[in-house]
Amino acid sequence: MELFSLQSFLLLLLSLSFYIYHHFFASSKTYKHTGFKSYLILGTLPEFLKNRHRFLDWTTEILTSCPTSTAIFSRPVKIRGIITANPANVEHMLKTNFENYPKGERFISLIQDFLGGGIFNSDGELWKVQRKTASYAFNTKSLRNFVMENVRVEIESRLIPSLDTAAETGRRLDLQDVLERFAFDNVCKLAFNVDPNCLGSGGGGKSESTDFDSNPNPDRFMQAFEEAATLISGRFLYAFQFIQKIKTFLNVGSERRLKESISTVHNFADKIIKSRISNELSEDRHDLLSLFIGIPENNSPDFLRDIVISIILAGRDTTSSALTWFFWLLSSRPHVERAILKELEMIRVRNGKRIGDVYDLDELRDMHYLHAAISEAMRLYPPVPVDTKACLNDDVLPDGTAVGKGWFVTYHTYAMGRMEKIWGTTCREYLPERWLTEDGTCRQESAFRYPIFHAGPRMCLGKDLAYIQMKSIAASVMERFVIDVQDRDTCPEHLLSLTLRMKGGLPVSVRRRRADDR
Ligand code: HEM
Repeated sequence: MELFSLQSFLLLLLSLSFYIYHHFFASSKTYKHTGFKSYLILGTLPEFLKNRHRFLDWTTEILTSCPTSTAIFSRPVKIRGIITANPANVEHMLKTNFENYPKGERFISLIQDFLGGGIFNSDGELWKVQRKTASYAFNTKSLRNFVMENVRVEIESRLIPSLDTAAETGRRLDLQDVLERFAFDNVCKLAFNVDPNCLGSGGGGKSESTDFDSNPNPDRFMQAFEEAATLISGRFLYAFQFIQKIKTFLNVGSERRLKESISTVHNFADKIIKSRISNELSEDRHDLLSLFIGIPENNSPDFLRDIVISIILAGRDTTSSALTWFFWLLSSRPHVERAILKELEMIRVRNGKRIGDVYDLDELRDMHYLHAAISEAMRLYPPVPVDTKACLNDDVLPDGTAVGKGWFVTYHTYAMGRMEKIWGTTCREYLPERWLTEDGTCRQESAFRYPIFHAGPRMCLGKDLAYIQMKSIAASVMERFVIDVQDRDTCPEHLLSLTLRMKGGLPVSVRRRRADDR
């Protein structure tokens, strides 16, 4: 409580000094440099405080008005950086001069207590060794088949039955929550072959071999994970980092809750890892933990825990975020919905399938329009809307912007999706057709113009698996159900955690699709 008062007091003091300075000394000295309004001493802080609740749209407006789509951002006490939506700069930082733009100490230290040195939160050798093993694992056919099978089981045994029940009872659903539960179950299976059954009815999920029964509430792990991810991302929005440090030191407020949720997550993961290390040898497994345990230099329990948690974080809210925005966009665009249904029908007729039969990998690959519709949804609502690196040594970006040693450099995927320079005058419209070539196949876009999955050596490892999951879910849901979004014409508010979520979820009602709906 006292800390909140301290923070409020400091903010008040700051606002007051800002007001006095601005009113009496600075009105003629307030200057605009490459986008953000900046003030002597306070830098961009006053503007940041005024706009941080609409951070993405505010920064998009600024970047749109900058000649090279790059802006300088400064806050007091040494924080200074660049935000860019310029593809040439993105290529430079993610590929050409990759070594100069690591995650950096500030980023790593802020989330270290949750992720340790896992792949998502490491640089240099520590990252390389994990990347090498994980790249190999993500590219094996057995992992792909394992994911296909898990997705099929989860769709048939949980997703469809829960939508069926909602259709029958007329109960409203939060579609975002349903999709998040699906993704969480799925990524836990992939990461360590544990099934938390967050989507299943009545709870009580069981894994085939781990001691999950000792956890009395199957939702607890997911809730703790959720809370840890949200609170830890809040650390990036402190106006003054020392306030967070004091709260951590005193173990109060959000920092106390964070510590508790991290401890729940870690205990859970540790238990599984320990039991797996002792039982592993005799079993034929395809999950990522098994692959890592098999490599002698990688198998200390803490190291394994960090990897598993990083992968759960990376794969957890990303596909659900993409699909939630996709279903919202579709709700007011019946022509796109019809085009997807037509494509599914063509595939079924060609392959002698019926509605409800599972689509295999080749059939998923043939869904070009659906692929385009999902990619287009992520262009406007990227699951990871901004991504930040640190600059190791002074540098000059391709657009001529000078970057200093120690500055942060953020590429702004959300703004890039709204740039006329990249996508033309229709940049703000939802048009899956922009992805299609003349023969109807979905084209690839340069990862530097469309860095949804990152680019260069650190590119997302789960991209193919993500499309398998998203297309399987979209196809099976759409051909069986009509999703009625409660408020389809109002753009939902963003909730910015590590991923782009909808504030308050996506309330929908569901009904079974009839022949005349197709
Ligand atoms: C629509 C879905 C997804 C999107 C948009 C996405 C996006 C991204 C982005 C932007 C990064 C770079 C983050 C950074 O380093 O700052 C990343 C990294 C990563 N992603 Fe994904 N991701 C998705 C799904 C998945 C899935 C399902 C998995 C697997 C479980 C996964 C695994 C990873 C891993 C392991 C990394 C770390 C790569 C590295 O640092 O070398 N992702 N992803």
